[in-house]
Amino acid sequence: MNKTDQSSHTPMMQQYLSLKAEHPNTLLFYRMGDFYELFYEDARKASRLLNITLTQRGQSAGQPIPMAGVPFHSVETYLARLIKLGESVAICEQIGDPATSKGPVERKVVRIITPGTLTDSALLPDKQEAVLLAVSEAAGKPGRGRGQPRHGLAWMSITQGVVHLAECPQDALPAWLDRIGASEVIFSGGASEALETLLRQRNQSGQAQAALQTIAAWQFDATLGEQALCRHLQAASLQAWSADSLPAAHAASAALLHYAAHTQGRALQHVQGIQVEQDDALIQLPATTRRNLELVQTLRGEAAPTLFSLLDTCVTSLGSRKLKDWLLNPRRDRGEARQRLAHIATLRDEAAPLPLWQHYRQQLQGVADVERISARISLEQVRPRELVALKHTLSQARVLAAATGTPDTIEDDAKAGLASLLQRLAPPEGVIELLQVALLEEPAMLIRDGGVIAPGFDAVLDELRGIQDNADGFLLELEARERERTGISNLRVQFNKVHGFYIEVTQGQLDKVPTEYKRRQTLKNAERFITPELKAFEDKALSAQERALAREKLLYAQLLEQLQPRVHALMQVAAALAELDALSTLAERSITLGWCQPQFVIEPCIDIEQGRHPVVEARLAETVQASFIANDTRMGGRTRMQVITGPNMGGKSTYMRQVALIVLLASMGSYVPAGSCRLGPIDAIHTRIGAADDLANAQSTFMLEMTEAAQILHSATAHSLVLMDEIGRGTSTYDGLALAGSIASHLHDKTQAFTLFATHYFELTELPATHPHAVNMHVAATETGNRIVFLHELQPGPASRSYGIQVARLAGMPGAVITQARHTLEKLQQQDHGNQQPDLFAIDPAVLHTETRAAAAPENLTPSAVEEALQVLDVDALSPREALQQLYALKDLLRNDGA
Ligand SMILES: Nc1ncnc2c1ncn2[C@@H]1O[C@H](COP(=O)(O)OP(=O)(O)OP(=O)(O)O)[C@@H](O)[C@H]1O
Repeated sequence: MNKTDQSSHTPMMQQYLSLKAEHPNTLLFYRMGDFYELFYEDARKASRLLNITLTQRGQSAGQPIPMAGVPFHSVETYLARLIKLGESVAICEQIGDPATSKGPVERKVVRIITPGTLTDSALLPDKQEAVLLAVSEAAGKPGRGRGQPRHGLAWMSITQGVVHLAECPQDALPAWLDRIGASEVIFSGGASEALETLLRQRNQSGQAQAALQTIAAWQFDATLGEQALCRHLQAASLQAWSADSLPAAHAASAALLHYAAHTQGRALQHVQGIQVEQDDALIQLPATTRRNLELVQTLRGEAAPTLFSLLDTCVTSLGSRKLKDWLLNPRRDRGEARQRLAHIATLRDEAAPLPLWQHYRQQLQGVADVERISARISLEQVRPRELVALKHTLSQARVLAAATGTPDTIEDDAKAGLASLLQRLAPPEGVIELLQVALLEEPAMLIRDGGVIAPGFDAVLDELRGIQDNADGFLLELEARERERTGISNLRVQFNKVHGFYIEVTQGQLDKVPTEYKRRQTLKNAERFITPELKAFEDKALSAQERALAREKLLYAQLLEQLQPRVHALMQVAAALAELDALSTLAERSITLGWCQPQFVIEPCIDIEQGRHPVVEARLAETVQASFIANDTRMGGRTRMQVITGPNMGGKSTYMRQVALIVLLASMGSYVPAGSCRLGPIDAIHTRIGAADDLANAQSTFMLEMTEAAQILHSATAHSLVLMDEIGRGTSTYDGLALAGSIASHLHDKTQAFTLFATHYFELTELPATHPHAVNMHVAATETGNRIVFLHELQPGPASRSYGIQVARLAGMPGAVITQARHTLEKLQQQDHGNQQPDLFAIDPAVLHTETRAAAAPENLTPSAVEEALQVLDVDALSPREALQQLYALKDLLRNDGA
């Protein structure tokens, strides 16, 4: 196809090509009658991706035009498939009137559907957000981030209306991308190769699944971005949001808002909030941790069984999304988590006739997705039935809000807190009433067909509808009159869509037809006629119908206009509904699953009594009706590291994960699967577990293992929880052992993170002898005869022996192999006898000198509990009363430390 010479194309193809030129990276769905057609390259691509037939449509510019199409009534199925594949689609509709058009009917792209800007209920899963992220680049500032480029980030879910902003140096970008989990990333066409490569590689390696879009560099304009944000917030500056000195993030916002508005075909009026995200505000949960802990997806990529699938018994999709957000974005500051725990405690209260959590869950049944409906009101995409659902939900919310006392009349702090949440459910004034009078109780699916506006709402509409309603009476009366006048007893007055109104007379009666009857149509046994009177009526009725439909569309548009100023308040109601559902769900889970309230303390510790792995426990109960063996975890004070040994299948991985899950659940403000739990400050959960070959990246298992371990050693701190499962097994025994030993030493001496270190290298059980903050633990097993019995009990001390051969036997290994392995083992053990074990942790005297000096330096001394507590104390965030309490707590700590 010669794209430059359009004049040789047919007028319709000229129109198509000029529309297509505006949407080069997007599949253009070009409406023709009952189909959306794709042409040329788009047709070939769609035919491949959707498995639809590729045909040809005549010729243009002397060449056949490849074409593929989908019927308009089932377009959503096709769109869903394309979006899932990361494609974007521009929907081009006929907007002109075919009857009056010269040449092709006027067409326009009304909407662009992209993976990150979904708003349509048919395309957007109920429990997931589609997040759009814009990434900008700026030259690095000297000193900060060692002069490396800085990135500005701006992201949002269009159905939420809050723009999140952040800036970070280049090396922190992958962690941010993990955290944001965008469905679509936009970046400048002039972006550095490093940025583009990073984004593409993350997709190729399966770390991310984000559609990538490049857009013109000029759209990343910091001044435009700042102005756009100010406009949305109706503020003169962004200072109040601490967002005024983030030029790179402003540049990203400019692109984000422009792109989002471009896809929706209108400005986003409902975006009325911004939030600056800080690197250190959240507990770091790297992608590996999310994956290894199976938070929202199993290692096989399924949605269940995961921690989220266990937690999510929410009644509404609003609640489910909120719960997922809490789970994946736990804050370091415990303020919110404390408040949620207090709410859960109140909701667990036995109240008559039902416990509160149960009462609210009942009340929330059938609640509509107020958040998404509000966004769609703002985007003028909302459907009539969604508005009726909104009306019912707001009525439910109003009842809930009215049923509580005012917070200041309630003496109990926790109850007052819940009451203020419930008060946020009060719907904006007048909305329910407006929807009540404006809409039919069961309106048509689409405004396009009419049948949406209630009678009595608009006098003009009522009158136009009256004409249609009276038609039946008029026609019956006319029929009777004409029968009488003509003497044709079977004369009938009827209507069909093609011929309009007519009088039908059968063959045998034709001689009685009066002269003013004009023939309209001849059938086999009858003739159809029209009379001047009937024609006049037809004109009136048909025009009334058309005018009524136009009037309904106008009224609907006006209704949406009237609702616009309420969208922000509706979003607040949505947020309160979501919170109430998520909290009631957490209360329900805590009771059903027997969880306890965790306690936050300022001294660094992870102190868990009778902890359980919630997902394994649930699965055991379901499948084998066996009970889970609870285990304690005591870390803090002098103990920072557990070296965990024991047989395969003994429960090491389960135990380590359970500690991480309990820490995470507590941090999000949930009760936890334990008898009791005390938790000090936590800044990250790092995991290095298992090893899946990264074939796509041609990284060996071992390389991947070391890369992940290196990342942990670089980023973990004394307040991080680190899980290391069998590090070093991807290489030869001695290499692996040596590396595992030095990694453990580093974590112990330098990082001082809370570390759970499971290993098969028995030699590592020597570590605690030379490393005072490490202890040996093992999962117990016993042998009866030649059979091994797993006790799943964590006990102090190293495992007495390994049980590899017994486990292999359990796995069904042939008897001969087992016997030979036993012989070999005996021989090896005899050979080894008398040989000194290599002392893994003996220190080279040359190294010793520098190590000792380093150890004497003050920064390498293990800080006392009081020092550590002081270090994490955010003085500015304390009220005077809290400050006093902290002071007492510190004094207590000092007393205990000295004791
Ligand atoms: N505390 C427990 N109570 C009951 N069953 C448990 C417990 N811990 C583990 N199990 C059961 O044992 C199985 C194996 O546990 P896990 O994978 O943790 O063992 P492992 O020691 O890490 O083994 P490997 O070294 O082979 O990875 C689990 O799938 C679970 O069914």
